[in-house]
Amino acid sequence: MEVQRVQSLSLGELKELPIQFIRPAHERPENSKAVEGVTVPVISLSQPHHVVVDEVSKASAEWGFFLLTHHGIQSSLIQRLKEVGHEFFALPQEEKESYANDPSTGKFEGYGTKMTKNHEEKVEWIDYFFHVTYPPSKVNHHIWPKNPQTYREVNEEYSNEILRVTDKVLEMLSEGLGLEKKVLRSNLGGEEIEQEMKINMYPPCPQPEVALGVEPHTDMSALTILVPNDVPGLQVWKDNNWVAVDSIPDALFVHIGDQIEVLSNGKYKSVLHRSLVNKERTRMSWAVFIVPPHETVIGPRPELLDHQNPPKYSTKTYAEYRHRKFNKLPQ
Ligand SMILES: O=C(O)CCC(=O)C(=O)O
Ligand SMILES: [Fe+2]
Repeated sequence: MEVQRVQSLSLGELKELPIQFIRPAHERPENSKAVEGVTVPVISLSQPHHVVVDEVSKASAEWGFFLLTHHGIQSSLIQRLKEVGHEFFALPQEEKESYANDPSTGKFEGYGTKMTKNHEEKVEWIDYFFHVTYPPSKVNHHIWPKNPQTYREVNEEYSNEILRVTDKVLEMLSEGLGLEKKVLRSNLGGEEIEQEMKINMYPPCPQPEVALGVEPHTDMSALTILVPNDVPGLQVWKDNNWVAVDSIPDALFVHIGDQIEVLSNGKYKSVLHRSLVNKERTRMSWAVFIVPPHETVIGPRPELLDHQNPPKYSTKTYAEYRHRKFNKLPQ
């Protein structure tokens, strides 16, 4: 099926935005500006352990979001990750199309662009590339970009580093709940915990003030760990305001996702977020979704429940959660 890519639309030097990208008035960035003078938490992993545990659990409870620095991932690796992503999106359109996905038939991995199902539905100003990167038994290397040739080795190296950081963050989050440090990781599948890479590509948009790159949502993952290029655009929802996230070089953007909110029985918040687009420049971001295997049963941890603290969420498999989220059904 022929898909109109946002990147191709953008290259066509549009003067006006096609109707399906124009958001209703209340959703437009021009009518819902970010609050001034508020900044997101920044947490350095180089601090003493108990300080990091306190800061991570406070930020996760109050914001569901923080920037992580001194995480040990080499700057040069983050740079290479971005380069191979840029190089893929700079390939000829025909070559990119050979990786086209088709979510309508369950083929989620590959090169994608969201499409409208009807005239009222709005779409986001974004193309993306999506694939599973971990564990090795779930990886389909034939879907990964073959060009540039270093794509695979760079992404495998990055995935190993993300696994290490994930482990640390999950330990801090477990301790912040008063649980043994391995509890959250083992609830999320232990050795079988999964990673999905989504490269988000937001081309220049002729009317960024009325469009969105990604509409407001919470991630259904346990955690999302993201690095952006140098074009700002991510905003997180806090105390009834949008807060713009200013990047710090090589900091990891850590989002608490729905599965951690459920496991923590609501102590940690899955952050509502959106991303804006830019008139002149292409924004890109590399989001790694940390998710449990589909058959994993997720519900509030029993240690956190008693008479005063009844479960706030139902218990179900991640597959069921995903199905309901995709189809906008109540959880
Ligand atoms: O590009 C961003 O900063 C946000 C992307 C995002 O929210 C997502 O991929 O789930
Ligand atoms: Fe997201």
